[in-house]
Amino acid sequence: MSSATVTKTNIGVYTNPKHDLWIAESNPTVEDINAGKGLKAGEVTIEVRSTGICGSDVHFWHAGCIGPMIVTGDHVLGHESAGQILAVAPDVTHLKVGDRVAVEPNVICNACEPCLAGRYNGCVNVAFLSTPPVDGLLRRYVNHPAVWCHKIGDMSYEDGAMLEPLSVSLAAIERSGLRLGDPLLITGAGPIGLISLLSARAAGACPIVITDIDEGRLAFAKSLVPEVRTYKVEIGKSAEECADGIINALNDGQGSGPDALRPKLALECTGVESSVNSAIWSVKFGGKVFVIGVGKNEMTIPFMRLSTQEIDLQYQYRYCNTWPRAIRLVQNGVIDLHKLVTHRYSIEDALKAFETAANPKTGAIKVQIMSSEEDVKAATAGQKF
Ligand SMILES: NC(=O)c1ccc[n+]([C@@H]2O[C@H](COP(=O)([O-])OP(=O)(O)OC[C@H]3O[C@@H](n4cnc5c(N)ncnc54)[C@H](O)[C@@H]3O)[C@@H](O)[C@H]2O)c1
Ligand SMILES: OC[C@H](O)C(O)[C@@H](O)CO
Repeated sequence: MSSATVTKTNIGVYTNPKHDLWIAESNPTVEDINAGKGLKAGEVTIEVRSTGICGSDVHFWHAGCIGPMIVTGDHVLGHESAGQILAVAPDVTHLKVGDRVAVEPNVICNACEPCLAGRYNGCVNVAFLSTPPVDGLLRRYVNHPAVWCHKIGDMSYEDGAMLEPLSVSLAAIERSGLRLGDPLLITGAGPIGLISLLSARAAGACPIVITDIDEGRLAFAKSLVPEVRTYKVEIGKSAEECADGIINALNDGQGSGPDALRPKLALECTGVESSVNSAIWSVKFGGKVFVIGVGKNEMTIPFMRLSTQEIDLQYQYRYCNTWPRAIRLVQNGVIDLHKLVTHRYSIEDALKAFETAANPKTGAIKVQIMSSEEDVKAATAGQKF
């Protein structure tokens, strides 16, 4: 086995069914890493250098569950990470100590029908890191199968961590069938909506309108992509009224009458029922509402609008085979994720990081937790780390 020596205690960020959030010692231990113990065939040890906080991490902390995924014990959060290889098992040949990698946070069975069909996000035996009971990546060190570590060359660890939410958008855009020149609606200007905005613009969608209930998030979208048109959703307005406003915004304030341009596609990035319905009322005959957002177990949707307008309703669950594409897009400057990171903390300050991510008043888009204060300083100063 080939390995580097580590000295810092392996700490991780935990939650539990009582909604506590704390930092404590985690696995693998420094002793095991340095002794080369516990690394299974095909695995590597990674020093996790940067991890983004996802809405689902905050949800596991605050609500203790996402649908059927329930926190039942002490549970390590985090699934958007990049880091450096510290040790490799003897049978690992494509990675070496020192390599910089982005972590794909799923371990699949390679034997079920979705795996064999190449759609491994449907793996019936998947272990998805940070989905209970599988511990996540918000730790200093983690053992992970080498096959799920993607080399990122000299990309920053921060960008490497952002490849996970980018993967969500890429998977969705690929299956949505978006084409050059398609008029597009994006509902929700959170990290997923904003990354979808960057991706859809790169894919040639135009014009694009994005919605949110939060003025600050719409302003952020405009700063990211100045040509995007925005629509602020007022709570209490009906889905049809919102659709009118969305179409008017898409048409640059020129109205929403029968001749107005309507979106061919909507990428739904909130999971909120009223927003799904606004998207359904907005798209043109034969259009599509592609839902990335996750929400309530059951929703009421305008069934006959979908039917009489031949509108397709489609969904995305995580991703498969997206990292190589995501790496190319970032390395070649097609998609710049850097501006989305608004706050950075070291792992010792993880509690502050989660409070910031959970509080809409902070204006946070993506909060990153880094392995050291030096990395926070370097990233904040715009230096490569
Ligand atoms: N399908 C998947 O595999 C997958 C993966 C990652 C995230 N998600 C889901 O995608 C969604 C977006 O993720 P995110 O990280 O950007 O979340 P987020 O909560 O940060 O962003 C959602 C945005 O939607 C806005 N919003 C709320 N209600 C709205 C409404 N009625 N109309 C317009 N905007 C509204 C919010 O103000 C917020 O800015 C979440 O539901 C998340 O769970 C799904
Ligand atoms: O990007 C992946 C998603 O955040 C996960 O599916 C999460 O929501 C539940 O595990």
